[in-house]
Amino acid sequence: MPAQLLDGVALSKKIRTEIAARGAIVTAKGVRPGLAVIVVGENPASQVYVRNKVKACEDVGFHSVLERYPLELGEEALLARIAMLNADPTIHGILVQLPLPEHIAAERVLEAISPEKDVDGFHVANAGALMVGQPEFKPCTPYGCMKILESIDYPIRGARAVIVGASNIVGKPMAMLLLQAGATVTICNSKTRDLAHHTKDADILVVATGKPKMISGDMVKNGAVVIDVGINRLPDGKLCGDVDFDTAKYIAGWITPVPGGVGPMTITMLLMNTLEAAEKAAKH
Ligand SMILES: Nc1nc(=O)c2c([nH]1)NC[C@@H]1CN(c3ccc(C(=O)N[C@@H](CCC(=O)O)C(=O)O)cc3)C=[N+]21
Repeated sequence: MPAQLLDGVALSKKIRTEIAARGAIVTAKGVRPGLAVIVVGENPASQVYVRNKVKACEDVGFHSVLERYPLELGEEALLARIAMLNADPTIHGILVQLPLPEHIAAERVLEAISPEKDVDGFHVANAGALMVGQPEFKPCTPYGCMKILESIDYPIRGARAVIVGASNIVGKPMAMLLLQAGATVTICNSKTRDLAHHTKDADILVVATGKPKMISGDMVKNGAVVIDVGINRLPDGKLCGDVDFDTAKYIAGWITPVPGGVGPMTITMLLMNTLEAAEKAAKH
């Protein structure tokens, strides 16, 4: 029997309805949630994603500003712009789209965002807070993956979770969230020996490597939850994940599709973090 599909679009729709309702309440108190999205350069994928983020804001009634800068923008100019947004009371969340051009030090930029407005959860202060179990903002993609697990009431406590990919923005925070939920967590990376040995042991398998279809069905445990964070564009223009969906779907118990799985949930949790930033601002 093929796996049950974990529909990120349907789940997003449900959560975004709640976000819109809470957004209306805080707006009525005089604080309309506001997100600023900055993108530097012309990376076509980035342009699509940032437009999706702005559109998502409009759909839930949030204020948003999209700032597009040429590739040549200097680091100092970007830092100055962030300082302005940090001080802007109409903006509760600031997102600087990654990757940034090579002449800009991404770490410096991420650390310049006020941690209270760091709705990506990428600031070291937020990464550290997550590690000690007091997250201000959970990074949107891992947060969305946790919501997916919650949606099927999956018993995370005691489960074996394996994450393939150890990035600061997905793999590592995902490990922290699963660990806090009581899973036994293994993080694999590009040097891991006998990767399949690990992945086949996983009740929960999260894949975030950026390598198209690298996890095939024979690397998946029977009945596992497979969460595919990858979004790769193939030469024919189609999108695919880091999991080979067509073979994994016959082995997994649940699986996220690409597109329509984790991607929409990432944007939904960005809206959630922006909402919560505004709710906190309204209390001050
Ligand atoms: N500071 C920062 N924060 C990010 O959150 C961030 C970033 N930089 N840089 C790039 C990645 C990528 N990312 C995606 C979010 C949603 C979809 C998404 O909604 N994807 C749709 C398909 C979209 C399409 O058709 O291309 C889906 O999976 O169904 C994709 C990619 C956020 N990122």
